[in-house]
Amino acid sequence: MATSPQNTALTIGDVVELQITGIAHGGVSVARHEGRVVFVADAIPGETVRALVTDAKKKSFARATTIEVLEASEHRRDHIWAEASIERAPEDRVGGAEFGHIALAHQRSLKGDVLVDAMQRFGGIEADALATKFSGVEAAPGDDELNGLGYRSRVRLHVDETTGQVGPYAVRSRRVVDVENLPLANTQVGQVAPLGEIMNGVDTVDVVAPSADDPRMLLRMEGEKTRAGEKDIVRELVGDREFIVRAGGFWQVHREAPEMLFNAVRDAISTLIVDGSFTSGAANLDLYGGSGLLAAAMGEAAGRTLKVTTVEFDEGATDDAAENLAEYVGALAVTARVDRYLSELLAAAPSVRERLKRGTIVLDPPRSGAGGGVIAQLVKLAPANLVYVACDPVALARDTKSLIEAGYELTSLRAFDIFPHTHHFESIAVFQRA
Ligand SMILES: C[S@@+](CC[C@H](N)C(=O)[O-])C[C@H]1O[C@@H](n2cnc3c(N)ncnc32)[C@H](O)[C@@H]1O
Repeated sequence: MATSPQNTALTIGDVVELQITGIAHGGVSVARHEGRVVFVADAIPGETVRALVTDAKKKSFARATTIEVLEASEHRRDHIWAEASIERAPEDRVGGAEFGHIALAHQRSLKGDVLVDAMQRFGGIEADALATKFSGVEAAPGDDELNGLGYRSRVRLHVDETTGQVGPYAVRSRRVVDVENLPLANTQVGQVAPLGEIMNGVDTVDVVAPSADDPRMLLRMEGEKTRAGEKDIVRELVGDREFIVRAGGFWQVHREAPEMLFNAVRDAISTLIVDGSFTSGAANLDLYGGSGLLAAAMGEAAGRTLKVTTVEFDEGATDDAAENLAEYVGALAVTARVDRYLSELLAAAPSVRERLKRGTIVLDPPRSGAGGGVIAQLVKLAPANLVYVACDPVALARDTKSLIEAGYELTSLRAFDIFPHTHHFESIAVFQRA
């Protein structure tokens, strides 16, 4: 098959000079080479760089990695992690800190640009409407003082199959790299992490430092199917509230993140209460509820009479949610897949459907978002309000479009920088039935 001239213009291994014009989703910047989009790692919008082409298979775009900065952005800083810096060969750079060469405040500004762009392009929201609802990505308390370092209470390390050496993966690869330290990890994690040790037969090493319990190392052996630490119950403090969670289960990694998200959901519910659009005794739901953090935030705003059901497919997390929500007599924790649970609700008696229509649904899906199927079910259930907590801005934006087309209005949008030095951040969008 003949290849177009564009297709032949770049080949893996080429080194090209690129002007970086913007930021894209996924922690890469955008440039153009003879009309073709190039996603460039380790660059900053406004820079001119020399970059090594690492992927040129697709007609519409190529990928490249910065190897030299010709004109640096004023926001460029020495990388917070020497093993991730452009001083190293691209294949030897460690992953997990892809914004570590950018000034912290500018990282937040770029994350805000990504959210606004996604909400406009995939969510169909006009720039003017967005400007009135969204005022930028908010920093976690203490991060500016600490330059966004030392925040992680959980870190996953990997073990090289042949050498047994422990470390993080290289960027976009499954190759273990040797590192001297983990600058994003908190002190306890740093003390326990077995960096550079040889651990033959082990597959992954999770280092977990709960806020109200001893740090620990969870080993998953090669070929083992069960998750390490799924029965190990640890205590976490959120403000003055104690939660129990599985050491190997889901919990936000930034020391401030559980409290920030708890407060943001509590405040969103308080606003709905002031508006008169939240009903405490309706069929309220906390979907993808984990150990019940966000249902408890609903309870903090609505009080002891709150009725809420958390839905989560991890049985251990559901057990913990039941315990964490014990003060709410109207709280129920259900182990189920969200789509299956919603199918049952759609088949429920009219009185139950009516209570759901008056209800508020908090949802906090994994990175892929709720997705078309679950959103279609939610639209059929037609709750009064949805509080959508999202770790992927594009997935949020796609689901936003479906909700708006179904008659919901986006009434508030906030975002939180709970993953400094990476491209990740968390958003909370509130939708109300028009
Ligand atoms: C992003 S976490 C949120 C947990 C909780 N809201 C919190 O803040 O701690 C997503 C949760 O959804 C669960 N989950 C993922 N897919 C699911 C599904 N299809 N049905 C039910 N639970 C699911 C995961 O086990 C995880 O606990």
